[in-house]
Amino acid sequence: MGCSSTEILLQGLSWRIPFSDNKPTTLTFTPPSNQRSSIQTFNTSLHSHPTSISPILSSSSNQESPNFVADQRLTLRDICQGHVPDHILRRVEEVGYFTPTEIQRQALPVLFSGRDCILHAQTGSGKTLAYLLLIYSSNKHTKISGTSIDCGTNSRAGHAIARMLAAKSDQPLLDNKPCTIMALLDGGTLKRQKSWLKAEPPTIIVGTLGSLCQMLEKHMIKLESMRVLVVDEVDFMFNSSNQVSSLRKLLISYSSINNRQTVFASASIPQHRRFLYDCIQQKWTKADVVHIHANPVQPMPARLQHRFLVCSRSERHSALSSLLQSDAPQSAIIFVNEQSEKSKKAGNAPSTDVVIDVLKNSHEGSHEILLLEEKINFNSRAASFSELRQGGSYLLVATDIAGRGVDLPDTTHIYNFDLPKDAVHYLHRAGRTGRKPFSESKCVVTSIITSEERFVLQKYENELMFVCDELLL
Ligand SMILES: Nc1ncnc2c1ncn2[C@@H]1O[C@H](COP(=O)(O)OP(=O)(O)OP(=O)(O)O)[C@@H](O)[C@H]1O
Repeated sequence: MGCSSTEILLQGLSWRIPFSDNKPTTLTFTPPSNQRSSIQTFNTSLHSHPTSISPILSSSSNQESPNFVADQRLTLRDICQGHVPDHILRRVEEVGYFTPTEIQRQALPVLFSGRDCILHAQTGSGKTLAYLLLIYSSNKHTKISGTSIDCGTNSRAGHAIARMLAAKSDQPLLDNKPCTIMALLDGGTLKRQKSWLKAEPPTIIVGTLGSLCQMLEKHMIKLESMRVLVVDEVDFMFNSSNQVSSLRKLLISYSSINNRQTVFASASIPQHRRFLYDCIQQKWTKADVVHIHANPVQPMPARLQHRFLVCSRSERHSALSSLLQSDAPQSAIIFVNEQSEKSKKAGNAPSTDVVIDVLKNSHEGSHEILLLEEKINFNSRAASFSELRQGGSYLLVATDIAGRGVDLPDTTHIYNFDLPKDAVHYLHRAGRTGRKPFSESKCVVTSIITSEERFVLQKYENELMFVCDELLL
C-alpha cells in the first residue's frame, strides 16, 4: 500500500547563499548588468524578523555557506548533469529546452541541494520545469521512482510538462526507467486509483489538495513516501478559506518527515516576506528555506503590450467583435468573470455562454471557438489542450478559475471582456500569453472597460508596474 518514496507537486546569475541554520541570513545574487540598478539589498535574521531572502549587488564570501553558482552560460544539461537522469535530460532536449530560463538558472542549484524553496517568478517563466527537474532528479536515488503530488488548485501545466518529459526518448536508452504519472482528481475513482497505487506506485502524482488529502486519510499514500511536495499557485491556496486549513495541516504533518523537500511556486505572493516568515514559524518549511525571487521589479513579462478600450456595458459584445476583427489574433483567450449568485438566481445564462454565442454568430475568422470549462474531466481537458497545442487557431472563452495555469504558448492575445477583480487576477490572466520564454514577439492584453472602471485599471497598472494605452476603434 502506498509508495516507498515520493515527491509531491501541489509548481545567469551567480548565487552565494550564506544561509546556515538558525543564523542571520543573507542571500546574494549578481544580476545581469542591465538589471543591477533595480536590485535591492536585505539582511535579515530568521528568528527575529519576518525573513526575506533577496538579491544584493556584490557577491559576498562566506566560507561556511554552500555556494550555488549558476553561470549564465550554462545550459540546462550543464546545470542538471549529475542530478537528473540522462534519459530525462535527453528528453528535455528533444522537447526543445536547452537554455535555462532565469528562474531555472537560479533555482535548480538550490533545489538540487535539498533546500526547501519558494519559486517566485513571472507567469510563463518556467517554474514548472524547474520543480519537475528536481522531482526527476531524486528518482535515481530511490528504489521506487518517488511520487510527486501537485497540490496546486490547477495542475494542468505541470501535468502536461511532466507527461512530455516522461514520454519515451527517441534515442536508445540504457538507463530509462518508466516514469508514471498519476492524476488525482477531486471525487476521482478511488478504487481504481487504489489498485493502481498497489500495482505500480507512480513516479509523480499530480493532484488537487482535496484529492491528495483524501488519499492520505484513506492510507492509500503514505506521507513518508513523498520525497518532494510542490505546492503550485500557493497564493491562491492560502487565499481560499476552504483549502487553507487542509493545506496547513498537510504541511505541518509533512514537516515532521525526514528526508523530504517542500517547494512552493507562484507568480504572485503578496506580502512575500510575511509568507516566508510564516513558512518558518509555522514549520511549513525547514528554517533554511530559500526564497528565489526572479525579476522582482517586473512581475509581468516585458513583451506584453497592454491596452484598454472604453465603451458602455451594452456595447461590450460589439466592441469585442470589432477588436477581434481589427487584431486578427492568431489565438486568443477571452476572460469573463464568474457568474454571480444573484445572476444565477435570476435565471440568467452565464456570461461565458453569452460570449460564446455572440462569437459563434458574429465572428468571421476561421478560429475554433471553445469554452474552457472548469469542471471538465481532467483527461479530456489534457486531450483538448494537446490538440490546441498542435496548431490551428482558437478563441478560448474562460473564467479566472478555468483559465488559471493554462499553458498554451501560441496564445497571442488576451481580452478582458470583464475587468479582473484585482491586480493578481490581472497578472494571471495576462500571463496566459507571452509564454515562449526566449521569443521577442509582442503579445497583447486588452481590457474592455467602462469609463468608471478606468481608475480601477490604473490601480492595477500602479500595483503591477505596467502601462496601459487607450485604444480608439
Ligand atoms: N528552458 C526552457 N526553454 C524553452 N521553453 C521553456 C523552458 N522552460 C519552460 N519553457 C516553456 O515555457 C512555458 C511556460 O513554462 P511554465 O508553465 O513552466 O511557466 P510557469 O512559470 O510555471 O508559469 P505560470 O506561473 O503561469 O504557471 C511552457 O510552455 C514551457 O514549455
